[in-house]
Amino acid sequence: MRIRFTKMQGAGNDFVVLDELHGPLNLSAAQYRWLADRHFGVGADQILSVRPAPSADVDFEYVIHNADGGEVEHCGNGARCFVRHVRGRGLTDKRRIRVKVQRGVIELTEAEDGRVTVDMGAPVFELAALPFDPTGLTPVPAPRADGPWRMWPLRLTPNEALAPADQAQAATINIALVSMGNPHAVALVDDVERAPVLSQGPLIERHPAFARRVNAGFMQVVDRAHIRLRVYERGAGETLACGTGACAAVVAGIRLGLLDGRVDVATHGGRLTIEWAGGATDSVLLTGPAETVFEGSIDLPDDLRDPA
Ligand SMILES: N[C@@H](CCC[C@H](N)C(=O)O)C(=O)O
Repeated sequence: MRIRFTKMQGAGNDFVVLDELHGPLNLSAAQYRWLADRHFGVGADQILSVRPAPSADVDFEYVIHNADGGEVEHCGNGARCFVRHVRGRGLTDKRRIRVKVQRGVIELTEAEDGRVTVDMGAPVFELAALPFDPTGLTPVPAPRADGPWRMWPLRLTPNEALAPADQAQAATINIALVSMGNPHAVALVDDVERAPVLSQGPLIERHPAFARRVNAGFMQVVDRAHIRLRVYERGAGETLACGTGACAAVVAGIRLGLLDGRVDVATHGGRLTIEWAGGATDSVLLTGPAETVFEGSIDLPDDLRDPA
């Protein structure tokens, strides 16, 4: 089967965007994995499938798959790319677009300068929402934080698959937990460039306390309006930026008393701006760039199989 695609990126988090407005492609997990593969396919952190509105109160639906083929609830950088895609292709002339994703309905606005703001919905703190099983753990105060919120001391079990040098990184790490519709664990670090993202990220992602795995963020607080962030994404590994990860990190920083309500997030792929007023029903606003890289078409191999 030959399919057309658009390759996009938002702060370096990259996407293959598929147009399913005229009919479903019905791709399997193996086919999503192949499209995301940087050696044999197109290459992407996530695949976005744009679909017609399922109800009159929204303009479109889009579905998100991680590079490992799993479907996910939400994607902040993907949401901005989605807007640029539907507007760039003339699929809508609205600047404010309502779209259904697995997490619910989100609203997106494109500014004159091309940056897109996404109303990501309110963060959720119930452990069951991630889900996270706290059995046997006692929450601890965050270092240098004056807020009442607590972090969870997660014991990382060395993974025999890791090199001995990386296993030494495995220890107890304090994490804040936030669901942005998808699950995030956020650790505070002194220097994000020296943070053990590649060694501890996979251990956090697959820790047994997270039944559906988790995205692992490593946040360096620079001052009350600036952080540096790296995220080891569930189902994709470390990406150049993670939109929901930026939202979760800033929300965690605000609740811990370390950050104010508007924060610039420096990632390896660019700058994102996050705003949150701090109330239980207040939406998190995510602003950042979104660009088309190229368009193309590709033959999906016939012999791709999902594991039995
Ligand atoms: N890159 C995304 C998040 C994509 C989903 C995530 N890996 C998950 O599994 O929850 C973003 O920009 O938010």
